[in-house]
Amino acid sequence: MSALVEQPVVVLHDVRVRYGTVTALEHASVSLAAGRVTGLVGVNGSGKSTLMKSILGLVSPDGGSVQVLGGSVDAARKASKIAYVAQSEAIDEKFPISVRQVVEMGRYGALGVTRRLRAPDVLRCNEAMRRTGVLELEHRSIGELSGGQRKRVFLARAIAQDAAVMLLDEPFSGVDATSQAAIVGVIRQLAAEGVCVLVSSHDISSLPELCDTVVLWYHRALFEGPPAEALNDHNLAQAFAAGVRGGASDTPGDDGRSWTPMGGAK
Ligand SMILES: Nc1ncnc2c1ncn2[C@@H]1O[C@H](COP(=O)(O)OP(=O)(O)OP(=O)(O)O)[C@@H](O)[C@H]1O
Repeated sequence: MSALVEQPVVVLHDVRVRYGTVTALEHASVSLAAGRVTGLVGVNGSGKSTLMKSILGLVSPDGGSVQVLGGSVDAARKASKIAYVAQSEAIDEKFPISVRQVVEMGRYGALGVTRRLRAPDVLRCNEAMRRTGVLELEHRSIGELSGGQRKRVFLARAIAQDAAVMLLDEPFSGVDATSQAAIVGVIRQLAAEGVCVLVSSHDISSLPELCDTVVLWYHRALFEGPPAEALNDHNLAQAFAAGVRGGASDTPGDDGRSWTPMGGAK
């Protein structure tokens, strides 16, 4: 897998997304590499989910470009190359769908016209459930599971998809310490296998162990670096202050140290 490591798989250049008069992304440029876990940290409303939706093709940028695997988002999505675990997923608790059936949905993009799962698809689903620790729940209805168990089921569905890019929006919300440790382990394994992973999280304490790189975000990348550097008090204070002010500082911090936000493309 080492040949894959460091190759940019997702490249955003000068992306702008607005919802009416609300700016979600502005001058957003970022590159995500194969075999790396990138953490995304920013205040509420800073555009983290919108960034993921741009990569998924769920929102169309008003400006700039998004490339996945050297081609269009559309092409990558049609080839099932992008997997997504949403912050929360609406579930009809009365609809009796089993854990296995949810995970099998991850294989739909790979199925032929018969839409029948073949032996390799079943094996792939079994493996995904085993890795996330939900194999023993396979016959349970998704509606009767706890929040943490559901998160692991949706992660299993994403793993079953066998995607090159995995986007995880707040994977640790509502998850206990044991599930969190299991999820961190699985994500690290995926990166070791060459998957390009982007994780947004408000739980900063989980990021040093999980991430190779952390991006501080407020409508665009303000700072990018190794977790220990990105998440030091100085950088975090600057990034969160940017959220309060509505923009990035380009002046020295209160403690006299300079802080240079990353420039968006002009
Ligand atoms: N469908 C939408 N219609 C209108 N405005 C939206 C829509 N989706 C997001 N926004 C706005 O765009 C901005 C960015 O939202 P986004 O959900 O991307 O932020 P976020 O960083 O993921 O937030 P959080 O940490 O709260 O999940 C916010 O001001 C939000 O209110």
